[in-house]
Amino acid sequence: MDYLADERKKAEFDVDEMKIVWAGSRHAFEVSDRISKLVANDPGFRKDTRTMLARKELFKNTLRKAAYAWKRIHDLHLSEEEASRLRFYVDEPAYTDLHWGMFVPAIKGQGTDEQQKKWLPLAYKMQIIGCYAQTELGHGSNVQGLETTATFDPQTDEFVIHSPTLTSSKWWPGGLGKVSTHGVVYARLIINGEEHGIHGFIVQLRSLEDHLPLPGVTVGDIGMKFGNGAYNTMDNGVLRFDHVRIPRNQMLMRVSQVTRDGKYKQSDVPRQLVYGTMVYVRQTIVADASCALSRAVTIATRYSAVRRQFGSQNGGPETQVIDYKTQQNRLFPLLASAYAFKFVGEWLTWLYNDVTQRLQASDFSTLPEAHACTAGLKSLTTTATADGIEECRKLCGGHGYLCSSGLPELFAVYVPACTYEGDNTVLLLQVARFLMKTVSQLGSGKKPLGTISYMGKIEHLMQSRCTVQKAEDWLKPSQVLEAFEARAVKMAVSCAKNLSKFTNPEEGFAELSADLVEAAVAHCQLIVVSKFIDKLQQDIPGKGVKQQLEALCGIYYLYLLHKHQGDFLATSYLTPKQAALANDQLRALYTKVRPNAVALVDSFNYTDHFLGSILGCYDGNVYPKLYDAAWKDPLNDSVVPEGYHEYVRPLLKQQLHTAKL
Ligand SMILES: CCCCCCCCCCCCCCCCCCCCCCCCC/C=C/C(=O)SCCNC(=O)CCNC(=O)[C@H](O)C(C)(C)COP(=O)(O)OP(=O)(O)OC[C@H]1O[C@@H](n2cnc3c(N)ncnc32)[C@H](O)[C@@H]1OP(=O)(O)O
Ligand SMILES: Cc1cc2nc3c(=O)[nH]c(=O)nc-3n(C[C@H](O)[C@H](O)[C@H](O)COP(=O)(O)OP(=O)(O)OC[C@H]3O[C@@H](n4cnc5c(N)ncnc54)[C@H](O)[C@@H]3O)c2cc1C
Repeated sequence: MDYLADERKKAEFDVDEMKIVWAGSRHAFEVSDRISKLVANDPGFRKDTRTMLARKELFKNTLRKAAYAWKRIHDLHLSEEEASRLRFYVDEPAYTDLHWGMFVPAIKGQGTDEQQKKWLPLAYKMQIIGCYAQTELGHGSNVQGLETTATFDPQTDEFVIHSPTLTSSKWWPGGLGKVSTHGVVYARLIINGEEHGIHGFIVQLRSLEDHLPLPGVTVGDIGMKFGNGAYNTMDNGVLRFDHVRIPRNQMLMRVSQVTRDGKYKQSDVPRQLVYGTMVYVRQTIVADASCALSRAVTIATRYSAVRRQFGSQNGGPETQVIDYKTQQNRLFPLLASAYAFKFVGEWLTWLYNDVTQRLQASDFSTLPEAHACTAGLKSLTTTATADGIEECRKLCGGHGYLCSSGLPELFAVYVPACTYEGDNTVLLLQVARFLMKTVSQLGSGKKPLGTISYMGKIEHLMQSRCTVQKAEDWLKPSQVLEAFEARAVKMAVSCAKNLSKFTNPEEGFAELSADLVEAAVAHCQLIVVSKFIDKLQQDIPGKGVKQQLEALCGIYYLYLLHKHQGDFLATSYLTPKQAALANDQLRALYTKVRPNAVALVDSFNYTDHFLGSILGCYDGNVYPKLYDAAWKDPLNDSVVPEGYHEYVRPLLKQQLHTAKL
């Protein structure tokens, strides 16, 4: 029985067409749909007991699943696209993520043609397994502060990789702890006593015969992490080198080279390309944020339609909690954000591919913008997604706290995204630097392009005032864009003015960093809003689909406007009356979206297996499932728990004795 059938009947749009918009294309939808069912129907990919397993058992199970996944990929002759969807629906972090997601891209991006020819075929067949070993115990954010050394020995034509201090121990790399045979290791290059900065080196860590660490290598897992199951399926590792020797040709030499006679040569490509793998992964993290958020929102929306509290009239049913305006005000902006992040993710993938093609043609002009966009959007989307998952847990009341809701594990597995691939605050400070540089160059005649082109309208934006007179005026895209542009430009200019009061710019930057982070957030929010609006300019087929997306877009920007009212009012672009009208329009859009809410989350097309949540199950039959699941908990295997006779019974006896006294 479908307990959400009435909700589904209320939908005012074509759900099948929305599924295609969400997937990106009809082809992408068909692949995703087929692979998600393949995974859901395969007992080899079960995950329902994951949060109850002890670490060793959990980890071994992940090794089994990864090997099984690899076998299925081969047996079924899956394409790269299909394999990547399979990884997504298997839904378990594993060493393979770092192998495919960072080790291979690092060699592709930073290796010479010759190096790629040697290493990539081995990596593609998984005859070697790699990790990305950059972060150390003492330094993560400050990459230039890494301490591991790679000293060139001209006698033997080798590099000597060494960990000179405890804090230089590599710490965190995923896959390193127990599985990787190789790593791209980042170290300070030293030639003839002279330092040449951080470079990547391919280093073999374990024997390909018996998996033992090679001489001079000390390696292990760093221990349990936050949450049950969650990221504990990953072997994040610690690694030390004691004068480990590797041939000279294992330094990744696309960006710079060391010759046989020990000369250091820089190519004409910018040195920042050494950071290229991080830019690539930040872009994939943005594309993934909408998936994690949409998953949590699916659970909270379906459950909010099932759950009833208060409001019964004449013995009739109580009110569905989704009908409370407070619930809508917490839930619908998250639903809208999931769609917003999907579209900005698609755009960022386009930007990344564009910059990659330009780099191949030696055009480095868009690299700073690509860095700022990937860094800023990674920060914005992961912060909002992690906060959003936790909000969805609260939206589900007490039941959201049960592991069987799927939300605790989803949160635990997602939240490190705010830290890895660059701490979110550190990344926003990179965006702020880019903004300050842009503002300082405005007078030079250099035209700002791409996502900062709005800075070219600075004179107009500094003086313009909002023209909204009635709530519906807030539905005009041009009006909204101008509001977000004016806010972003004014916040950036205000920071720049304050910075100019400092004689030492670095001191000023440090002192004003909290304001700079806010200006960076305003800029990134403008990007997300503008990409959502751009998406709506496209031809979007399907009955009512575009109208729903327009409503969600409105909710996204009006919610931001309401939440950051202070910014908009402080920059005098808006009057308090206009801000209040924005809020009226926001409430009207909630009413519009309400009958479509369940269908809008159905459009994500998630299987019950993938959701892993009783509260979010498709048929909404929540209570019997929760009740049955409780009895399956190992604690209920026996009526009297283990430990009762040892620890509880004596207490009870003691109480009897005390009572007698
Ligand atoms: C069980 C199931 C298994 C299923 C199995 C299936 C198997 C088969 C599947 C087959 C195929 C499937 C494919 C699947 C793929 C999976 C995908 C998974 C994705 C990956 C998962 C992600 C997991 C994440 C793990 C985490 C990894 C990490 O965290 S790695 C470490 C990251 N570290 C950081 O991010 C550090 C942050 N710090 C920095 O980036 C920098 O130090 C800094 C930017 C903060 C400062 O740098 P620096 O001091 O050097 O710079 P300055 O501030 O001085 O700036 C100098 C100038 O350089 C500019 N700049 C800085 N950075 C960059 C840059 N990156 N690019 C360009 N420019 C840059 C800066 O702006 C300055 O410019 P100006 O001089 O001002 O102009
Ligand atoms: C689950 C997980 C997986 C990971 N996988 C890998 C991996 O595969 N390979 C790898 O190499 N690394 C990996 N990492 C490491 C990760 O990249 C780093 O933890 C991350 O870059 C943050 O660096 P940090 O730990 O040094 O934080 P820190 O920089 O020490 O941050 C601590 C605090 O200081 C603040 N801070 C730091 N610098 C500044 C500044 N300049 N201005 C203002 N505030 C500042 C931060 O905002 C933060 O609040 C992983 C980490 C995690 C959690």
